[in-house]
Amino acid sequence: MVEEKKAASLAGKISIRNVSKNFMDAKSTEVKALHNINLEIKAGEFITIIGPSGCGKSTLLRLVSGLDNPSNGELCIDGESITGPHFTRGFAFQNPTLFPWKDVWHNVATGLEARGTLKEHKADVDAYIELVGLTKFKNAFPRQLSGGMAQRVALARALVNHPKALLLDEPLGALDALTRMNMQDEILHIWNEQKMTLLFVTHDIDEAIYLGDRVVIMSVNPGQIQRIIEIDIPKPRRRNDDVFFQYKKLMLDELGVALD
Ligand SMILES: Nc1ncnc2c1ncn2[C@@H]1O[C@H](COP(=O)(O)OP(=O)(O)OP(=O)(O)O)[C@@H](O)[C@H]1O
Repeated sequence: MVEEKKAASLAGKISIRNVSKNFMDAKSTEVKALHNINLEIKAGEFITIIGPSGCGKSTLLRLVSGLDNPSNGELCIDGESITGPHFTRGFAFQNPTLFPWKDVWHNVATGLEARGTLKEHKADVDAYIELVGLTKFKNAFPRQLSGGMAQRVALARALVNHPKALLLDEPLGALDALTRMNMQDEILHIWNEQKMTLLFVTHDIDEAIYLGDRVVIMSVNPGQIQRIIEIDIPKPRRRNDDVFFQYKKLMLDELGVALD
């Protein structure tokens, strides 16, 4: 278990205003990956994002991370415009880019090393590697890891910096069901302890309801926000509560999935 920390990071308030993002596809046709997105995220809020493939979920996270810029509109954290990546916005994306020449331990330690604070945080590196279940692999290189393991390295690498905002793009997608549920609880635990703002993309309706204070449902062509549902169930939640099922039905309706 990761050593308990008293709100090492102050959560960030994120503002997404009139944001659009266009891409050119292979035939030079414009793709409206995101169209006029407006979202105010409170400091310390846990937002889950769900929607069909191609509705712009990853694009939205990349814009918040600062790895990419919007075509229109503005993204801010605590009132400051997001113009590039910063370690206070940690992310773990679907296809994590790990340094191939570094082992797991040194990949996780990258941010601390870059800021010259590794010496006093070595134990944190070990703790987060343990948290994501990779202690036995801490000396392994990225080429020796499965996709799911690489995702977990990326998660540990983001967490070790105690970010103000944590951006997770289907971080648990490659895990088996039991490990996934345990990791959901660990993520809730970390969120509770560190009080960061969390944006979490998932394809799993149960996961979206179990974790999110609000669930943002997106639609495709163009990618936009279809509906935002506040999940009014105190945490920790029970996956088999009636009220949980009611939210699930609401979301299935919204996503156009018929129940028999
Ligand atoms: N770098 C890029 N160049 C061109 N098109 C892109 C680029 N990145 C994303 N797109 C397009 O933008 C749209 C949104 O993509 P994005 O990956 O954000 O969707 P998503 O909701 O995360 O999908 P998935 O659930 O399948 O991961 C898609 O049509 C995609 O093809």
